[in-house]
Parts: sequence; C-alpha cells; structure tokens
Amino acid sequence: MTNTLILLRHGQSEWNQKNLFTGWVDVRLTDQGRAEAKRGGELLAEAGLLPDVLHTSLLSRAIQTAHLALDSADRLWVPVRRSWRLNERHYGALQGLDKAETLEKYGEEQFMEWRRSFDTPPPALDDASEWSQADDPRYADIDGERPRTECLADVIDRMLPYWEQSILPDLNAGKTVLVTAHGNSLRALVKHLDGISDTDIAGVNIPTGMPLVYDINADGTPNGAGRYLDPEAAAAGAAAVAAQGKGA
Ligand SMILES: O=C(O)[C@H](O)COP(=O)(O)O
Repeated sequence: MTNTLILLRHGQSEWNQKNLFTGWVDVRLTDQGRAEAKRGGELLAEAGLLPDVLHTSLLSRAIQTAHLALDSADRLWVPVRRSWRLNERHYGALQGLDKAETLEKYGEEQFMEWRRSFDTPPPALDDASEWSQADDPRYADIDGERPRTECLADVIDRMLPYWEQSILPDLNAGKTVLVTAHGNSLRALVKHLDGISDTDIAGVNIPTGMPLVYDINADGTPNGAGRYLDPEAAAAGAAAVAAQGKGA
C-alpha cells in the first residue's frame, strides 16, 4: 500500500524572471508563473491526482502557486499546513544579486560552489541588509534559529523533521499530499527520497510549476522513481534552471 505525494515548485517568480538570487526574499509570481501554477493544477486534475491536504512554505510565491493549482483542480477547500522548514534555501549575502553578474565577478567555480555545492554556504547576510528577514513577523516565533545563509545540507537538516513529523503522517493517513515549495527545498527532499549522492545532487534542478509525483511507502521510502506529469516540459524547465546565471 502506498500513498501519493505531489511536489510542486512555485511558478516563475519576479526574481526568477530578473535572474536574481532570491532565497527568503518574498517575491510574487509573474504572469508566466501564474499560468504555470494553473497548468500544474490542470495536470493534476487530468491525472485524477486530487490533493486532500496542502503543505506550503511561508513564502508568497509558493502560497500563490498552491492557490492557483488547487483552484484549477477544484480543491481550494483542502486543509493547509505552512512551515518555514519548506522555505527556499536562504541564499545569504547573494540574496538580491544578479546571477550572471555574480558568475562574472567570482568565476564559474565559486559561483557553482555557492549555488550547487552540498555543504558550502554563501557568506551570511547582515541583519541590516534590505534583503534580510530580521524584522519579518512571519519568523518571529519559528521553531528553530532563523538562518542568515544556508547550504543544501542545512536545508536538509531543517526540512527532514517536517517531512517526518508533518508530511509523512498525512501520507500514512491515506491522504494525497500536495507540497508547494522551492527549487532547493525540493532538491533537498528529492535527494532524500531518491538517495542521491552529495556529489550527484549538484546536477539535479527542479522545473517551475510542474507536478512531480511519488508513490510513498509507509516507512517514507518511495515505491519507484518520481514522475513528472509532463516529462518533456519538465526536462526543458530543469535545463532552463541549470542555465541561469550563464547569461541565459
Ligand atoms: O532562490 C532562488 O534564487 C531560486 O529560487 C533558486 O535559485 P537556484 O536555482 O539558483 O538555486
């Protein structure tokens, strides 16, 4: 017996479009991002994958995406659980910087180390920065220390307790679970589910707005590989993410 987990990265955001490092900066979806989110919900409805519960991060781009996708699937009424533990990785002092300019300034090796290494975080973001979340009320009472920068290993450390204590129990209650989150918080969960090595995860990118479906066993392991509902579009989207920063 397995239960259905649906992972959905938010649609294109305003800073995805501008090619800026985003992290915990709370930007909204673009028109394209809203269309991607609606299409994601249509794909779920066409596949008969109707969520019974929603888990989102505390960031507007994921919350907007969930709302649009659930509306397309006529499931706006499902219960919602939100957590900072599903937030995008905190990009530290890179938040707000242009990816292409950062690549140009620091070179490919340093750019990729900060962007895709497993355990090297960017420099920490000063609380006085305009892109800091030091004064953001949504983090006033979070169950953990508010990060000033994160690497993927840090994201896994703060995301897995939520996976085990909040998402997996919903799955084992027989619910179809929709998780709307972010490129790197979903890379963290996919790494865990698929047993991807610390090295190989650097080559994994999550496309925007495309449902990724897993059949999950009671112990939290996947029964087979995850599957995108539109594999061709997913491959093109992942390639576009990989190309960000390279002037693409
Ligand atoms: O936070 C961001 O900049 C993006 O959502 C993810 O960026 P990345 O694909 O460069 O990690």
